Amino acid sequence: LSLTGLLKRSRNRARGRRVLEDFSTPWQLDIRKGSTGVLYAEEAGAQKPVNWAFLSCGRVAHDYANALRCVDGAKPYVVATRSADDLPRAEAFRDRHGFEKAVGTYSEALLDPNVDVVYLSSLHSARVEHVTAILECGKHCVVEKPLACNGADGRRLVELARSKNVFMMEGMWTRCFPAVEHARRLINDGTIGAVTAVISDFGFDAADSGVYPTDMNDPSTGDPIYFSKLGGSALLWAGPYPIAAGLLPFGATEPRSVAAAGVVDPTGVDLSCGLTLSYAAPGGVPVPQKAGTCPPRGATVSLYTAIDAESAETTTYIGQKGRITVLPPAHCPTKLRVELKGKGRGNARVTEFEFPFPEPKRPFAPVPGGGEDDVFFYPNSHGFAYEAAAVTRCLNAGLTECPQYTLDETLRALSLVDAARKAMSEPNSES
Ligand SMILES: NC(=O)C1=CN([C@@H]2O[C@H](COP(=O)(O)OP(=O)(O)OC[C@H]3O[C@@H](n4cnc5c(N)ncnc54)[C@H](OP(=O)(O)O)[C@@H]3O)[C@@H](O)[C@H]2O)C=CC1
Ligand SMILES: O=C1OC[C@@H](O)[C@H](O)[C@H]1O
Repeated sequence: LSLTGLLKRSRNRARGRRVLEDFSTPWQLDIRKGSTGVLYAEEAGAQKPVNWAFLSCGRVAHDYANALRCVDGAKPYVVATRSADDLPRAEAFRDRHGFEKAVGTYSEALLDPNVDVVYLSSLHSARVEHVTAILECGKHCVVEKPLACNGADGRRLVELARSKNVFMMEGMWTRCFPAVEHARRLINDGTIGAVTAVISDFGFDAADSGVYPTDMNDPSTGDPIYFSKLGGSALLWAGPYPIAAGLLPFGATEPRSVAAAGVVDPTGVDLSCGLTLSYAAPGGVPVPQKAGTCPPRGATVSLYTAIDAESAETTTYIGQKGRITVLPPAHCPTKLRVELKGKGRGNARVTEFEFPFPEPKRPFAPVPGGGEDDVFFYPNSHGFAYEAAAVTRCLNAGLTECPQYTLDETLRALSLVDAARKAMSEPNSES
């Protein structure tokens, strides 16, 4: 079913719900056209299997390994911990997820010639060290968000990846979800006209899964998320999502202005932050203007992130012809609402789209110590399958970046983190 077909159907319904299961049309399978689609290996043609190395075996690594069970050609090959003392933890992870090997140092995994791609999910503060080691060994990699803790480190890592000509992607899995690809498609084909605003929020309460420190000077007394030395903060943990959502219609284009304000904890990390960007040109596709209407002169982007409270978590793209709302949880969504403006105010035709997760080829493994149905640490981690499928296709196509989230976008996102921090440290400045 073509996109036009889908839209026709949706337009025929004043308010309805469509379940999109068929993602086998060619444009959706060609990663070079900016879409991953889901996991129909048959239609994608023969894909060379990919041997994955996992550096670290913490919470998100467990979720990612589970999601690989949905991806054709994804082979869990080797899992490594930072320290040989922790080898038993890697061995337990190997057994739980069916990896071929477990090793007690990252370098052992990186020197293994059978490794095709590395999934790095160690702590933020070790990014430069770990990503540099991966790239120096000439390995392709998916680096969990954020790629780095600041723009300068990010630029150095991107330059190194480009000089080594290897694939590198910041793990902005959101961009690979079919709901988000569908939103992008609708923006790019002009369905909602010129995009004049984006509103996106993602806040969670870090105390739900970690402990607030009893001694602010001693990181061993609390969760790393609360310590800047360990790469904690709202901007680095939750912030990458609303920022990436805001960038979607504009790519890596430099905003005309960036303003930010937030709340900083005595430990030094920001607990919440609001960012407002303006762009000199609108996103998406401008539509012919009727006489007497305001031309699209630019766009305003409002973003909120937090680790001290949970927010609703939606992303809305506002265009001159309508709106697209990525429904909660917007960083790993399965639902999308499209509202096409009618005559006058408040007369939108509303359609909701739903994108069910693919089935795993073998049952998911429970989280350590969890019951049979307790299979993920984080919400909707099933959706890592979309990112892993995108990576498989990129590697098969010989790409060194994922079109869904380019390294230039990653760097733009990090430059916004830098700008927000600067603004928060100078609360009366206008920048
Ligand atoms: N895309 C997504 O949805 C998600 C992404 N993330 C990202 O994944 C990464 C890891 O998150 P998560 O798995 O929750 O984190 P964990 O707390 O589970 O830790 C991950 C790994 O980091 C290392 N580590 C943990 N504590 C310390 C410490 N105090 N000092 C040094 N190293 C330490 C360990 O590596 P080892 O095993 O080698 O000992 C550990 O396994 C982060 O970058 C986070 O932003 C997190 C959640 C979801
Ligand atoms: O990336 C993430 O980091 C923090 C988690 O709570 C969140 O669910 C996740 O996707």
